[in-house]
Amino acid sequence: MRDHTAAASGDAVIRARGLSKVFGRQGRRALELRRSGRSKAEVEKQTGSTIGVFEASFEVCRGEIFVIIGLSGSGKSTLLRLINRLIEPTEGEVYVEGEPISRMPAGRVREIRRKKMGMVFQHFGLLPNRSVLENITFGLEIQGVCAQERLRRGEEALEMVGLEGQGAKRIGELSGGMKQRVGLARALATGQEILLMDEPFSALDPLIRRDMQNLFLDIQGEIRRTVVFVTHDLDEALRLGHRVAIMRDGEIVQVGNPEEILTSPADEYVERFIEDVDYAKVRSAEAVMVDPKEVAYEAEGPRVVLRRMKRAGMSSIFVVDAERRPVGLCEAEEVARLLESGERSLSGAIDRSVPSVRPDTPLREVLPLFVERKLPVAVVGERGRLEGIVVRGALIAGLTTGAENRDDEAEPQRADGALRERE
Ligand SMILES: Nc1ncnc2c1ncn2[C@@H]1O[C@H](COP(=O)(O)OP(=O)(O)OP(=O)(O)O)[C@@H](O)[C@H]1O
Repeated sequence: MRDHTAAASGDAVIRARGLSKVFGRQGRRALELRRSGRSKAEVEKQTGSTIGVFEASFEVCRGEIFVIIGLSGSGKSTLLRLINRLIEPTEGEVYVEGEPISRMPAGRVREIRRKKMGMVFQHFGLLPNRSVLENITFGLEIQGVCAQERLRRGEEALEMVGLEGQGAKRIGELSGGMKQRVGLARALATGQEILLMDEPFSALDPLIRRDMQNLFLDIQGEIRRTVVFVTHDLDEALRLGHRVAIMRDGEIVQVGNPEEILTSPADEYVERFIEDVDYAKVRSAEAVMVDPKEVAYEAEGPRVVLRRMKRAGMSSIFVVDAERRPVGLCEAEEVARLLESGERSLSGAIDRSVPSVRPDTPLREVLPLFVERKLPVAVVGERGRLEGIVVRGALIAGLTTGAENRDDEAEPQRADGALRERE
């Protein structure tokens, strides 16, 4: 059995162990045959039963966006529905915050769905005759939250999705993109810790879809829900996912963060899957690099550097020499430690192993530099001077839909100013 729990770190909110689902009468036999090496298609032929999910083991950590991706019929939706037991497993367990949901009485499962685990579908299931606000607070009504509190939380959620003041509108008056915002607001207002999202943005046209992804990342950056997100779109998976699980014929074949999947695909299937990531769209480091907000000079002392970092809200800073050639990187914590110990020089806090690339270095070669470390990479130009930095979020965006991304930046109104990339 493949176990994909090893890569997860932190507090596991959802834990799946050996989770299988067979549709049809011969569940156990189908699983036995599959275990003995028959393919999903062979098992189906022999038993008339379909393996939806086969022996999935994984963990989802608190605050993580865990994306499930795979071709049509690979088992994504089934896996998602096994998590909140909309589908009963044939075998295996799902634990939600340590509780085995697969063994709970139905009443407790319903309570968990209401209070802890929301689900967001492609068609958000809005009620057309109710107002925007009524739709948003519908979940709270079911939870038995009082009217005043519903209003407060509803207004708060409206503001989060950029629809403040529009609560009284009817759903029928809204455009497709706005409806999706309302759907998102509803999921947020209920305050459930876990969100299960099944292709929520798939029906949107590409530009609105991108806006929604940005908005979602922005909101998630603030509220840090635990999200399991199903998509069949690789760009979306790489952009949104802290980790991505790739499914084939009901099995999870790889779980990893986007750079791991792009640089070390587990097998030929994953390799084929990621072939479409268009490395040619944005070719080089130059295209995705940004100006470092601030730099520190090697000769400066910890006090001055720390103050600068705090002012700019930076957790690490590039250190350069008098000619502006990169020397390394300092973490705020390290600088603070030096300051406390009375050190006058920054030297002891500088990590000198930070890689640098040229502006024309292909992104394909920049990507592996992020696999071991998540720190930004220096881009050096003429005479070795620091010209810019590449941060991980911009790199992934550049690899996927980079060209489009840059257009967006030229027209911020189209993205509603919600263009921050996840780092
Ligand atoms: N209710 C059902 N009865 C019988 N077979 C089913 C049922 N639901 C799903 N399956 C089968 O289980 C497998 C996994 O289906 P699932 O819908 O989970 O895949 P998916 O990856 O979500 O596909 P899509 O992207 O098309 O939604 C498929 O072979 C599908 O035909």
